[in-house]
Amino acid sequence: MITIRGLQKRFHGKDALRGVDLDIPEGKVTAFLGPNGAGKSTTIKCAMNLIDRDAGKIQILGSDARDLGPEQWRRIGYVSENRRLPEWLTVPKLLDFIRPMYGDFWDRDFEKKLLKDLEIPLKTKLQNMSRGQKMKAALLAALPYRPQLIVLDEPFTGLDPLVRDEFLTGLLELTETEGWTVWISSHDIEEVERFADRIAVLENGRIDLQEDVETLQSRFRHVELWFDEAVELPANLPETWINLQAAGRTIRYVDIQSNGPESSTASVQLFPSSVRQEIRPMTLREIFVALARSYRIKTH
Ligand SMILES: Nc1ncnc2c1ncn2[C@@H]1O[C@H](COP(=O)(O)OP(=O)(O)OP(=O)(O)O)[C@@H](O)[C@H]1O
Repeated sequence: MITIRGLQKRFHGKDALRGVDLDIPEGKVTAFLGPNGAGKSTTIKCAMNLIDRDAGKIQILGSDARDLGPEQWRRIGYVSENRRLPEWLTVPKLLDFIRPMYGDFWDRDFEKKLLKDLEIPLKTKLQNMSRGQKMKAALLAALPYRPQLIVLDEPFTGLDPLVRDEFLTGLLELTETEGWTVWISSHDIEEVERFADRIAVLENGRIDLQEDVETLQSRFRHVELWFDEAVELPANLPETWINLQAAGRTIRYVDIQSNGPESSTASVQLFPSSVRQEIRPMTLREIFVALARSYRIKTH
């Protein structure tokens, strides 16, 4: 649905994006993760043609991002804090304002359902709403025309966990029933881990990892080995073992390329004196902590 290759963007001579290669496949929820300032918003803005790129290619819904026109915008629902809404309007007035732009594509019944489900106040002007309510209003303005592609740029910033959960559950249900493609950016894995099918991590203007959650979780294993006495670490440990820690009579590491029983054979061969082994799958959050730790070790 979106293909980005070699995307580069500079601001005042400083690189923000250094050759981003990213795929947002159809029918999946792709979480776009990365620390503050990694370049997530810049990537999204280039894809939405809100800013121009310096180099690279972006194909979105079959067109170059630079050629996005009304035909494509009708199929895209973009929600971002950067997108200004007319603050002096109430939600029903906002919908009256937007609806005609979409003509027959706007589904009034769906709009009514969303209004009810999202529980947004109807008489309050946008300028007097909380951040959570405003984000919900922005979502409401972007969904009734049933876009095929939903792009959410940090939709949870500043939302309290309760509102975030409500918002997420609503979106999740809709995504499942409508079969939407969702591209959602966040700097926090915790916000998106429950519903992402796919993860892409941006770090310092480059993609570090992009993979389906299922394959990611199937290749990462936390390994712990126990010994009767303190043990020395052998040289030439496999490169796919990260965050190796030896503490007294235990050794722990994360195998990032686990291939089931074969990886346990590898650890037995390297540590023949281990008396007990535990190899367990990891949650997405654990995988991220392990990766973040290994980047820190590599870069400093
Ligand atoms: N309009 C701009 N002018 C100058 N620099 C900019 C501009 N927009 C972004 N940048 C810089 O580009 C880099 C990437 O910013 P971007 O907003 O894309 O990051 P992000 O990953 O979305 O961060 P966050 O999670 O904080 O929103 C940052 O160093 C930022 O300061």
